[in-house]
Amino acid sequence: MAGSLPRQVSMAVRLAREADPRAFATVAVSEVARGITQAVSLIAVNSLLVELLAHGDITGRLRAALPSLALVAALAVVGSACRSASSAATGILEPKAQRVATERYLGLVARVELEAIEDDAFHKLMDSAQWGADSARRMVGYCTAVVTSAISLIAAAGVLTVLHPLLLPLLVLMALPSAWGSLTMARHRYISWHRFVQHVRAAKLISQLLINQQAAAEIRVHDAAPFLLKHFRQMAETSEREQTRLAWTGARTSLVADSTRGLATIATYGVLGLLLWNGQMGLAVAGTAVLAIRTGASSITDLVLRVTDVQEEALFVADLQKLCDEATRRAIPVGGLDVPQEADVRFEKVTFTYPGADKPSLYEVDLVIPRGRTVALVGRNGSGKSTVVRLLSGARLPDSGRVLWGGVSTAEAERAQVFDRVAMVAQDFFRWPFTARVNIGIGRSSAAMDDRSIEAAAAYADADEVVKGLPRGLDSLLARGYKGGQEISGGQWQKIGLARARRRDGAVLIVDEPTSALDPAAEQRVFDQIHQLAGSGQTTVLITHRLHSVRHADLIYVLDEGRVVEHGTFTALMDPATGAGVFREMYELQARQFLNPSLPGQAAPAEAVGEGQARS
Ligand SMILES: Nc1ncnc2c1ncn2[C@@H]1O[C@H](COP(=O)(O)OP(=O)(O)OP(=O)(O)O)[C@@H](O)[C@H]1O
Repeated sequence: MAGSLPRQVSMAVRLAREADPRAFATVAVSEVARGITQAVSLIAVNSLLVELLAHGDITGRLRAALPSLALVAALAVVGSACRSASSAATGILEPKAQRVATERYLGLVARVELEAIEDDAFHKLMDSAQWGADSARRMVGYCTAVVTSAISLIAAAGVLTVLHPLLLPLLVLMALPSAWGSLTMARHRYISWHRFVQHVRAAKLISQLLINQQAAAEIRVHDAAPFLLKHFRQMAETSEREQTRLAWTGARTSLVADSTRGLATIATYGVLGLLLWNGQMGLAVAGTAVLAIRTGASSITDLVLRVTDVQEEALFVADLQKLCDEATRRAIPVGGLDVPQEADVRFEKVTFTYPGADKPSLYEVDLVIPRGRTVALVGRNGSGKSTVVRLLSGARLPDSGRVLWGGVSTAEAERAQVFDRVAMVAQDFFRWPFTARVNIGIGRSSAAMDDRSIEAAAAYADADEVVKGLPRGLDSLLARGYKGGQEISGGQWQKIGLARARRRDGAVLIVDEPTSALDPAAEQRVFDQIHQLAGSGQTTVLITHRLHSVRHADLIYVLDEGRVVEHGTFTALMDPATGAGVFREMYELQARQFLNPSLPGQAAPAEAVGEGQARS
């Protein structure tokens, strides 16, 4: 732990220098200057005492002491000017260092592979690292304090060594118990924090659920609050127990440290008294020694406390460093082969298993998405449709087999280029708590979010009607719970999601269940638009359970348990002579539900009306 301290300190120093080189230089120069003034001050006090305690008349002694007195006063002024400059610069430096640290880890985390984001260990690291950015901020202040105390201690130690060689080891003896106590507690606090961080995280999650807007209605109607509160208490109590244990350890440690330090202090002053008594030390020297011991002891206490603080913060900065290293290791690689702008996309024997899953979600899948065509993916829940598009878009890489964009495998391609070619409305597309403009514009955030382009995308997806109904149009905030925030319905969100995909304007448009929340008229319009786009040469991958709407697709792939069980045109799949029957059966089942909407045991509407009329 102590071995890595210099590395963490140098990380904090680098952060501070990067955040504001001028403020950093001001802190460094003023702290060194302050230390030097303290050392010179002690020497000046010594000569002041020698002059004052010398033989002769008081006026003569005072006159002789005047230059030393003036020097002590001047040094005090310089010292406090240095302290002011240093604290102002530290105040400027600290928040900037925190910002730089936060930006660094957020930037790295935003580029890691998806599987890292789903990994528990990586999540725990992210939790700790958030504290690390705060710690980096505090470490700047503590490092400054360490430099101050160290310089002041060196000054006091130097003076003590000159006065009598025995005084320095005694000073060190006084410092050892507090140093031991503080370092021990820092280690305990860190270990303890790591023990209960998961429980703190879980308690925080539950408390957020209890006040969550989306969950509010269900919490009340289903009376879920007592259940959630019970779990909150369990999590919170675990961390309480750990903190109680820590408090007892702290009490024991400080009792041992304080008693040992008390004994060492008695010994130090005893030795000083002995030296005076034996005549081995003059009164002026003893006076300076007392001053130097007091300065030295308080510098040691400060130093130990600050080193402990640095050490404690360094542990969290180490977590931040670990996260940055891990995020760099798990980052989506930059560089690779160029991906053609427009191309067929081909899956060759693609097998893929999610991390931690016991069986693959895709088994040796072969499929082709021809350029400019519409391909529909259909199949039961969990058959692997969304997984296909995650691999197609480069969000995931196959375990074996290849996903080829015009002959370039996604594993070897420049992934940023693969992402650039894709516009996607995923099933669970994100509802950004921003304005309607940003919710559409974020599809291609590098381009200007001007009215004309955003309105065009909105009109394409029928979202213009949604926007018109909002009090501030495109600039309405779509986040209830904030001032002026609006809530829109699931179907209206879906239109915003489609507008976002339109705005992205990728070579391949992926629409995963685009109409699940739409009313029949809106649904029809979306499918008409997808159909029109296909006519205009847009490559489209459509995932839907509404089998009637895939009639116009150029190619339909039917998935079951991660395998392609059938593919072909609608006509071929529906023809008993050419289709395997899987699609036809699903289609006919759905069609029957529409043609014959009566429930088992219930008469068909026509019969019921007929019977009613017959009776009357
Ligand atoms: N992130 C994940 N981690 C682990 N397993 C996953 C993950 N996402 C999906 N799966 C599993 O992979 C399989 C295929 O899921 P996928 O989402 O691709 O199915 P789908 O055909 O799109 O289903 P649906 O029609 O319900 O949307 C399922 O067994 C699912 O549980």
